[in-house]
Amino acid sequence: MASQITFIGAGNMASAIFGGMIESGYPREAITATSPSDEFLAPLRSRYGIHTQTDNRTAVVNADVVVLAVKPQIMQSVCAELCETIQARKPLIVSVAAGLPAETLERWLGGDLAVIRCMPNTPALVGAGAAGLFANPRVTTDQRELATQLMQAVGLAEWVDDETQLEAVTAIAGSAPAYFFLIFEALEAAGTRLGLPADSARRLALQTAYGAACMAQHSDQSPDQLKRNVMSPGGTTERAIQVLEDAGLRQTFLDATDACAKRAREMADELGKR
Ligand SMILES: NC(=O)C1=CN([C@@H]2O[C@H](COP(=O)(O)OP(=O)(O)OC[C@H]3O[C@@H](n4cnc5c(N)ncnc54)[C@H](O)[C@@H]3O)[C@@H](O)[C@H]2O)C=CC1
Ligand SMILES: O=C(O)[C@@H]1CCC=N1
Repeated sequence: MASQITFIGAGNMASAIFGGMIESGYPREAITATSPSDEFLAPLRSRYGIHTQTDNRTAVVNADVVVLAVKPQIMQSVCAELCETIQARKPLIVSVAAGLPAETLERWLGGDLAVIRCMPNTPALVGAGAAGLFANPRVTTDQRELATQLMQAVGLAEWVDDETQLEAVTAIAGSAPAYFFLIFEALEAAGTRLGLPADSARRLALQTAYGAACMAQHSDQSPDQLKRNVMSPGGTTERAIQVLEDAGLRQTFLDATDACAKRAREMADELGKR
């Protein structure tokens, strides 16, 4: 029988994961999601056919896995609310919250719990997620396997041995879809500025991004070689790449990902000391 999974918080990240799980065949009747407002939950019930609950405690009573998917800033009060019920059953805890250390979550929930910290991303919704996972020492091999299966149902799952490596995962996977969406916006605007209708520019830019990602994934050649294959000497691409290099695009990505990882550490410091 499928494990009963309860998502505490049913926002962007939770719905991307359970939406992707259902899409890949996970039984919807084994999934429960919570939110304080039933107005918010009603469309999720009709769209996904999952169970919903406005009461977090009731929602975890029979759960084998509890996925904590609320904002990091309210996690402590949510844990305080759940602590007693969680301690009565001791389900596997999976947190997707940015920054929050496993040890802090375990402490907020009363201790002696198997906790997996997961840093997923929203393309999970279309089965193309990329997630990093870290297990505390209480997580059993079976629980690790279960978490791997759940996350692989919605994309790539990579385990890390050192919890601080999740900061890097946040920088290049958790937050990174937004970087690409920014690039799509910029390419659409560029196409429009150069004379294409906006809808056509968007289709061309998105298909090109999709094609480049598919090609890089299936090719034996490095991204650098694939890039060179597009750059005819003295041609158009060479000019464009030169402008991007001269503008310091590589360094900008290093700075942006440093800022992202730094913010994850700050959040751990701010929230973990409570
Ligand atoms: N959005 C993203 O791309 C990613 C988000 N995350 C993490 O996922 C977590 C959730 O983020 P999002 O889904 O983006 O936020 P969101 O705001 O879309 O979802 C949070 C949900 O929590 C619900 N909520 C608020 N108070 C609650 C309570 N007391 N009990 C139960 N539910 C409550 C809200 O109704 C909302 O639906 C955060 O901790 C974030 O760090 C991690 C990776 C990627
Ligand atoms: O921006 C955030 O804090 C969350 C975590 C990773 C993606 N979104």
